[in-house]
Amino acid sequence: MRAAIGGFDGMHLGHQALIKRSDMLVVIEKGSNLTPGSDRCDYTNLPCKFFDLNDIKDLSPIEFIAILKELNITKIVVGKDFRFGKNRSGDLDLLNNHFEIDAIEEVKIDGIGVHSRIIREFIKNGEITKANRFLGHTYKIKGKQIKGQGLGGKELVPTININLLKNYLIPKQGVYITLTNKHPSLTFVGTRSTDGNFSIETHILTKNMELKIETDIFKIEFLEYLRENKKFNNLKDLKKQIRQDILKATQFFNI
Ligand SMILES: Cc1cc2nc3c(=O)[nH]c(=O)nc-3n(C[C@H](O)[C@H](O)[C@H](O)COP(=O)(O)O)c2cc1C
Ligand SMILES: Nc1ncnc2c1ncn2[C@@H]1O[C@H](COP(=O)(O)OP(=O)(O)OP(=O)(O)O)[C@@H](O)[C@H]1O
Repeated sequence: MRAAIGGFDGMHLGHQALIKRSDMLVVIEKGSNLTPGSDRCDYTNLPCKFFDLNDIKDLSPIEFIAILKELNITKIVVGKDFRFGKNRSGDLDLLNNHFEIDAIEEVKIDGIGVHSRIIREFIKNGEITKANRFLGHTYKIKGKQIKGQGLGGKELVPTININLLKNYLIPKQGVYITLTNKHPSLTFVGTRSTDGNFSIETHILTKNMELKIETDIFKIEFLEYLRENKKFNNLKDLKKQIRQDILKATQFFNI
């Protein structure tokens, strides 16, 4: 059994290079927020064995190796920088005494190593297209619909207000071109001028609110950062701005 080992938060292009050469993933969960928990399984059909870092961080390298052997692992697929065990004291040479090793060269884009920590910085800065290039897929969050202020449908445009299912990294405040359950949409992320509360809300461009009955779980894929969150003193100006956003988004999708 060939096993790739690591955190795999994001399931980015570096991770994908390992996954292609493996039969299973050993996922060490250390507080992920790009593809938290089982979201990693959206990007692979390989079986995943999860370990919580807190449960294994005090194991010596030899104790960790014993656990891997119990999983019938014969070959380890990792990046060349891989270290493991208490205080990162185990390295590839030590692993090589027990398993075959497939050590992968660092995957880079534009000379920059692809790593979860770099992708998190892009997302926090609103650099969503860059994040998506490094991920090799779109950045996604999942949530359930919650009741909004009831203002959107009446005074502005109808929106689905989202309560996140997991501890996803929230992109920089602003307005994004998105897909919501694959439907072209615009998503607002930020503190609302109307009531000062933080919200994530989506306006579906092609369909109205029939989506509500299709499902109660919404998957929002971020495609492009459109603009910053702005403070509005009246609904008329906000509505005018939203109309411009919708125009840009319909051009983007060619709809
Ligand atoms: C495309 C779009 C852009 C938005 N831009 C802003 C904005 O720049 N500033 C802001 O305070 N609220 C913005 N909003 C959020 C509105 O304030 C929000 O939809 C309104 O308060 C209605 O909320 P409700 O759905 O809870 O009724 C935006 C909403 C959408 C759909
Ligand atoms: N760019 C990359 N190229 C090749 N291998 C990689 C790359 N990034 C990570 N790996 C390997 O993938 C496995 C999972 O690594 P890990 O989850 O620590 O990824 P990471 O993106 O480097 O995370 P972080 O940014 O949190 O350090 C490890 O074996 C690691 O060596």
